[in-house]
Amino acid sequence: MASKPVLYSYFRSSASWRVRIALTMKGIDYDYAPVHLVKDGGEQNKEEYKSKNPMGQVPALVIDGLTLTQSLPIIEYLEETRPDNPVLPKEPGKRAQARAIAEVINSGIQPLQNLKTLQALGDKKTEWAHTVISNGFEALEKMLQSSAGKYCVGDQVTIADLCLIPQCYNASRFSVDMTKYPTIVRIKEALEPLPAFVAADYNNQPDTPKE
Ligand SMILES: O=C(O)/C=C\C(=O)CC(=O)CC(=O)O
Repeated sequence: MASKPVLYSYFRSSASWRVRIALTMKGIDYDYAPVHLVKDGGEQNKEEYKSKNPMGQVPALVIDGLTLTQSLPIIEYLEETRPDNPVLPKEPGKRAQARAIAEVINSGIQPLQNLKTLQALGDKKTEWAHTVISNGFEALEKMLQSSAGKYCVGDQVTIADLCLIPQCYNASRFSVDMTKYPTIVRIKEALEPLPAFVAADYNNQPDTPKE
């Protein structure tokens, strides 16, 4: 019997969160291996973890005898090997729209406000995070005018939605005024109650602090 997949994750890491949603959507049972990003200078920077992901970032997913890294390629792998409950639209134009929204978040917003970047910015960190998220959301709000239905791309939950929800959490963490982005807010509210999104939420993880 194939062994159970293991997800190396941190409760409020956006990239881990995206993969958690995909795993649950696709009905994949997995073990959760917490990697604390802050404690003792970060477990992700220790050699033991870097043997799984040389970039020292979460997530890493051990599945099918492979150790996979980078959230979007992981999600694409799950899509290709477990096509049920697809997270990419069939139609190529919509597929490109979903990937574009995911990529705006994955490379255009999130890395500019992740832990490593903010640690390097010192006093400027809150203002910088606020600016990059606001600029990115302004662009996304426009992109969504031509792609959205109930969710980011039509009425199907896609890879774009998997990226949007953790980014909205970061927006609230940095007090971004969401009233300027009514389409993003509407989509966020439609996604939040879906079971895979509840299961993946930062509040519901084994390593979520019990505050
Ligand atoms: O303050 C902490 O708890 C440390 C790390 C994070 O939240 C995760 C990030 O770096 C942001 C993100 O993944 O979007």
